[in-house]
Amino acid sequence: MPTVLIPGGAGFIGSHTVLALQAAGFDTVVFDNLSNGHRDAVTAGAFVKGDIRDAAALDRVFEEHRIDAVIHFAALIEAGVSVRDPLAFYDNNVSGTLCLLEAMRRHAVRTLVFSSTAAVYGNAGTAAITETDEKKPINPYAHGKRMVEHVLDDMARAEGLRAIALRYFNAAGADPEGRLGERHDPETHLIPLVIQAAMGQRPCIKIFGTDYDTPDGTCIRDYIHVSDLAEAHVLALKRLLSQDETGSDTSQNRGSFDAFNLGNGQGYSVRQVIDTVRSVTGQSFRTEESGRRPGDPARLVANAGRAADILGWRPRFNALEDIVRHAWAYASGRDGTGCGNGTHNSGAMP
Ligand SMILES: NC(=O)c1ccc[n+]([C@@H]2O[C@H](COP(=O)([O-])OP(=O)(O)OC[C@H]3O[C@@H](n4cnc5c(N)ncnc54)[C@H](O)[C@@H]3O)[C@@H](O)[C@H]2O)c1
Ligand SMILES: O=c1ccn([C@@H]2O[C@H](COP(=O)(O)OP(=O)(O)O[C@H]3O[C@H](CO)[C@@H](O)[C@H](O)[C@H]3O)[C@@H](O)[C@H]2O)c(=O)[nH]1
Repeated sequence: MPTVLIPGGAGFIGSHTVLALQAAGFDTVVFDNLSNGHRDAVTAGAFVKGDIRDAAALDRVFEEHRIDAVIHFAALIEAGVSVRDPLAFYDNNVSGTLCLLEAMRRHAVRTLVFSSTAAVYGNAGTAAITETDEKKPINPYAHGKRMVEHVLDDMARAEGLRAIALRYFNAAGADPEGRLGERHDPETHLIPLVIQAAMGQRPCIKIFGTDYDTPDGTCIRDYIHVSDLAEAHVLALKRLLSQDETGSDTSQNRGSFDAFNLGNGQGYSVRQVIDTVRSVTGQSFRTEESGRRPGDPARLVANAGRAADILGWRPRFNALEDIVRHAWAYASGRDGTGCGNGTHNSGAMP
């Protein structure tokens, strides 16, 4: 089976994707500087500690492993932080990706799946977002992701790169079998933070902005289960590899660039997420209304019809309750309190 290099594979989405790739029979090599990931989250395949901005380290990986394709997750991820420190984000996420692309070129690897984001659309309207909608990023993190999409598109035309950008909406949840979950430190994502409040690990949950132009005044997001995202990567990779084999769409030397939204098509406000965590966990905790967080669009909800039609992607865990239940089971299991067990028995979830 093909061998896949996975920069950022020790992180949240990358580590779940390693599980999905292994289950689909791929060999995997995770390459991660562990700035925000965990060595023990890489549960299978090879692991190499390294930074995508280090060309020599990348060369060693490409020389030591026969890499057929790359799935690239490595990035700084907090949009709010990118507003305060844009250079760090452009350096890590844009320069780092250019360094990776140069290494791929040196080693004649031309198949890439790239982690993009719903944030490239900026302040979208109220309709579900399609891939052709206008891209107007409103923070440096999203600008950087969009820049990389342009680079991939240009390289596809110029030199035969075959790339797919997956624009995830809000990744959440945890492996249904409890093997992996979300472990950012510091944690900034809403669902794990609300769960920490439910576990009594933080005094309250802050609601960032109650004056948005949304029905309850708080931001709306489309939360997508991390295992469903992982599956989409396997499908995207298979599509690119089958194009490679057949030379379909184009002549052998020409490349392709495509982008797919990955979300459930269902928007939940910050207050609705908090209510869901309360009902799933049965725990009570305080909320505190606070000012807007810089760089936050009001509403991001996906139309993921293209991923369904072209990749054959069918999310399995599209109920917010399931996403929260898996995240709760994982977090309470790690905490050792087992306080998630009242609502969830360990083992596979529906
Ligand atoms: N979590 C989300 O909701 C979300 C939504 C849209 C897009 N994304 C994108 O998906 C990808 C993965 O996100 P995640 O939530 O798993 O984040 P994460 O922080 O858990 O994982 C990112 C991984 O990349 C590694 N990394 C960062 N910079 C690196 C570098 N220079 N060299 C090598 N490794 C490096 C980190 O150590 C970490 O393990 C990112 O590209 C992110 O921008 C995430
Ligand atoms: O303590 C908190 C944390 C978050 N929020 C709000 O909750 C919503 C979701 O925030 P968060 O979970 O941090 O995710 P996003 O900022 O929407 O960003 C995620 O989703 C984007 C795609 O939609 C990705 O690009 C980013 O990498 C990923 O971090 C936002 O309105 C936040 O303002 C709060 O009100 N209180």
